[in-house]
Amino acid sequence: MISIEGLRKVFRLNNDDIAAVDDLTLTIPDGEIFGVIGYSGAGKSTFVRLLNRLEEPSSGRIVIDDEEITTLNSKQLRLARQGIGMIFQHFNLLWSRTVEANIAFPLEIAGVPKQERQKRVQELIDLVGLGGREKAYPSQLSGGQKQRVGIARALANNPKVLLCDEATSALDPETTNAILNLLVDINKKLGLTIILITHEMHVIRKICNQVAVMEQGRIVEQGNVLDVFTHPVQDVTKKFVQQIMGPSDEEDDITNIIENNADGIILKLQFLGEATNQTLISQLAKRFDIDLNILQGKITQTQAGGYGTLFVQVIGEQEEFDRALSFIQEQTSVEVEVIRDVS
Ligand SMILES: Nc1ncnc2c1ncn2[C@@H]1O[C@H](COP(=O)(O)OP(=O)(O)OP(=O)(O)O)[C@@H](O)[C@H]1O
Repeated sequence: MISIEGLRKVFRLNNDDIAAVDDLTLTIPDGEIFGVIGYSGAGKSTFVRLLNRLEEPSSGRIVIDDEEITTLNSKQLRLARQGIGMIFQHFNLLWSRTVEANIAFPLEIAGVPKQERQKRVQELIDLVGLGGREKAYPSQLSGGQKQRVGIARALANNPKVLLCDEATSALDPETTNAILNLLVDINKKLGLTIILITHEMHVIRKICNQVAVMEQGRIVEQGNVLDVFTHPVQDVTKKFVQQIMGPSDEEDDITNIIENNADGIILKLQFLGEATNQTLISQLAKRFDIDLNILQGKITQTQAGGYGTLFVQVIGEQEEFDRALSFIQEQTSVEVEVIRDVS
């Protein structure tokens, strides 16, 4: 649905050319929540601003829903922008207008008649959970409420795509979660494609299906979130994964676990993100005559399910253990390794 080919943006600064976005090629399917992650200066903001031509590309081609954005004249572009909503880190609200007047603003520009406008504003207020705050001014709202106004305003003209430029970076963790949940809700309800740029991996983990990692204006790694989590290739990607999973000092961990737990078999279970595996521990306890003791681990949740590693101690008869092991190997997609056998 969104196709980007050879996109490039060069800024000229003090006689130097800076390629903020450098030969970027990407396809984003319809209805996706697509994350772009990178450190400061990687070119994320420039990239997302090129998509609606808030920034003019130096070269390359952008096609959104069969419309070639890069060749539109200014009048055509104004119309096309109604189909591309955008929200910002610092909300960019009109401070002298109330909540409802902020949300009505893009409808006024699009020439929507007053009665229809009022109806649409109320729908949007309900959608983003701002009922009762219609007459408030932005200065009277919390950060999360301001972003809800930003989202409602961005959705006013029923866009097909929502661009989010660090939309939760100015919010505290709890409010961030609420806004991310709202974005997932909107994506499901409206089938909207969401492109979200961030420097925070937990934002990607929580709501994205696909992720692209940007460095120096280029996409250096891309794939579905779980693949990138489980097999990060580039150093920059490994650092982002560590933001969530912590540093991997697995060899030390295993030595410690074995030394500190004298009895039983020790298993390493690796969960690869399938929701169906999440009850594995209780299933093992119910189906087999074994006791399980969780020693150490870290599981994190992604859109596809839980991902991470658990070390468990198993106490019981060898025969029961063998049956439990076969069950894990044959009936689940959890990867299992016996790191200490009883002998
Ligand atoms: N208007 C501009 N003029 C000159 N250089 C610019 C301009 N906008 C961005 N740049 C440069 O382009 C590069 C990419 O900047 P961009 O803001 O897109 O990165 P970013 O990944 O969004 O980082 P941040 O999260 O810090 O905004 C940087 O080196 C920046 O200095």
